[in-house]
Amino acid sequence: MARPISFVTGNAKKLEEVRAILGPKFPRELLPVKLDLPELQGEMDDICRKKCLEAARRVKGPVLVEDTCLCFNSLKGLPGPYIKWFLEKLEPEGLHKLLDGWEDKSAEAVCTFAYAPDENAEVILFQGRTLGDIVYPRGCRDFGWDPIFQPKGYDKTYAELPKEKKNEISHRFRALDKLRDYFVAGNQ
Ligand SMILES: O=c1nc[nH]c2c1ncn2[C@H]1C[C@H](O)[C@@H](COP(=O)(O)OP(=O)(O)OP(=O)(O)O)O1
Ligand SMILES: [Mg+2]
Repeated sequence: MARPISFVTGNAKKLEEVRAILGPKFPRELLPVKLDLPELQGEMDDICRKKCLEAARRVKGPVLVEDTCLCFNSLKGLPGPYIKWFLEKLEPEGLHKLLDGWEDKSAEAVCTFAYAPDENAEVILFQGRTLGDIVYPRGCRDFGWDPIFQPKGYDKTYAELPKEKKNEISHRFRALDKLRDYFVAGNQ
């Protein structure tokens, strides 16, 4: 039996979605570990790799971490990995206002899972992306920037869509689809 994987996150809503999306048939046991890991500056993939290795050092076993970016196309991909701090200071209204001077309101939600079987192994990344537009906040306020992200092809924000719908089209779903394939194929 393969060892359980510690899913290290400080965000309970992420954990809830990961559980809902993977469901009971996922071939590995996931153990939630609540730790707020340091996040360095830099490019998305590097941030994820470093976050994962730091988790592996602390947990001493197979670890999974996830980092979510919200990239505004008019701002050349910013706030990107810094979305957490922008959201904390500006709130959804202020994030929406950032694009006042720009015609292009499009954005990409990017989710990257990073897995390492131990702290000396190479980190494997699984990335999912969903395109959308940044709109004035609408809907439930229980998860981050969901109220301002309206996925392309929908007239509702992530926050207005039923959770099951979000979980069928989201950046997180798309990343987990790749992660599931990897483990279903028997990789460790
Ligand atoms: O589907 C999402 N819908 C709306 N908001 C979201 C979503 N996913 C992450 N978020 C928020 C949480 C945090 O404000 C920022 C990502 O930062 P990020 O570092 O990945 O998350 P975090 O620090 O809360 O948890 P963790 O301990 O796993 O790093 O965007
Ligand atoms: Mg974080």
